[in-house]
Amino acid sequence: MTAGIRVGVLGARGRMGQEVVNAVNGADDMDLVAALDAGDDFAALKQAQVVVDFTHPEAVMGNLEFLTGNGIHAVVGTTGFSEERLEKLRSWLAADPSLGVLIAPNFALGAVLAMRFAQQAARFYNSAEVIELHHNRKADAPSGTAAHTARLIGEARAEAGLAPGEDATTSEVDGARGALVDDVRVHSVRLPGLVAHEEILFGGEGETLTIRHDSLHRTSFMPGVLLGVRSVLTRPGLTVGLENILDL
Ligand SMILES: NC(=O)C1=CN([C@@H]2O[C@H](COP(=O)(O)OP(=O)(O)OC[C@H]3O[C@@H](n4cnc5c(N)ncnc54)[C@H](OP(=O)(O)O)[C@@H]3O)[C@@H](O)[C@H]2O)C=CC1
Ligand SMILES: O=C(O)C1=N[C@H](C(=O)O)C[C@H](O)C1
Repeated sequence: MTAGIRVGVLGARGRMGQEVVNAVNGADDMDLVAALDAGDDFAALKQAQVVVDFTHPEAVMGNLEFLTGNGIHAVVGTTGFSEERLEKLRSWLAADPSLGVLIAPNFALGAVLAMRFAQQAARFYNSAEVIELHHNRKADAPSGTAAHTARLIGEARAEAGLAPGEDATTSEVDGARGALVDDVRVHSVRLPGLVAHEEILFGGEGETLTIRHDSLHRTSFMPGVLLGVRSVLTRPGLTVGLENILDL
């Protein structure tokens, strides 16, 4: 029998971390070698070939500094990545050209497809808004997925030479029109009972287009996470977005 991929999990006691531990334990080609959370000794991670990080935007860069500094590949679901953070990560990776890090704003297949569909639709509509809906234990707003979606729409609009659509609002209660991300309005809803949901709305002459994705359970993220673990070993450098691995 061949040995499985040695996998560590950071954030193992969290909502996502617990699912990842179960998924890795259920995968025939993986061996869980460390399941750690805040305050644990990271020494056990050194046995891992790949570490999966679902922790906190404030913790993830410290974790990645440790992992890249110790020659450990990483699959990262934690949110909070600015261009500045990605640049820093690229500089750490440059020191070891064999090492791979995959960061995915969303590991659910449907969410990745929804983002791609939105990117395709964006050049046909000046007006687009994003509504993301999540459970009320979520630390960050807007969601990483919504921010990434807005960025993709902004880029597609710019490539097509489109300006953001008209908006006659002149009087506004602070926040009523959402946050502006890359010139796209993003609205965040937080309610118990929700998991992770996103609607991308486009408006044109006499019509609207709505693209919606719902993660109804955190198991929805697991096929993408396991695919990431299998892929990152042979993808040196930084990969941002599961769409690159799914070849969309
Ligand atoms: N990309 C994707 O597909 C998805 C991404 N996410 C993202 O994943 C992240 C985690 O989400 P979720 O699981 O709901 O959050 P949770 O708060 O449930 O879990 C995070 C866990 O990480 C722990 N933690 C914090 N800092 C560290 C550290 N330095 N090292 C190890 N563990 C640490 C926390 O401990 P403590 O509570 O003690 O601080 C907690 O147990 C968020 O950024 C979320 O947006 C979530 C779902 C899908
Ligand atoms: O915190 C969550 O739950 C989620 N976080 C990610 C995000 O911010 O986009 C992915 C998914 O939406 C669930």
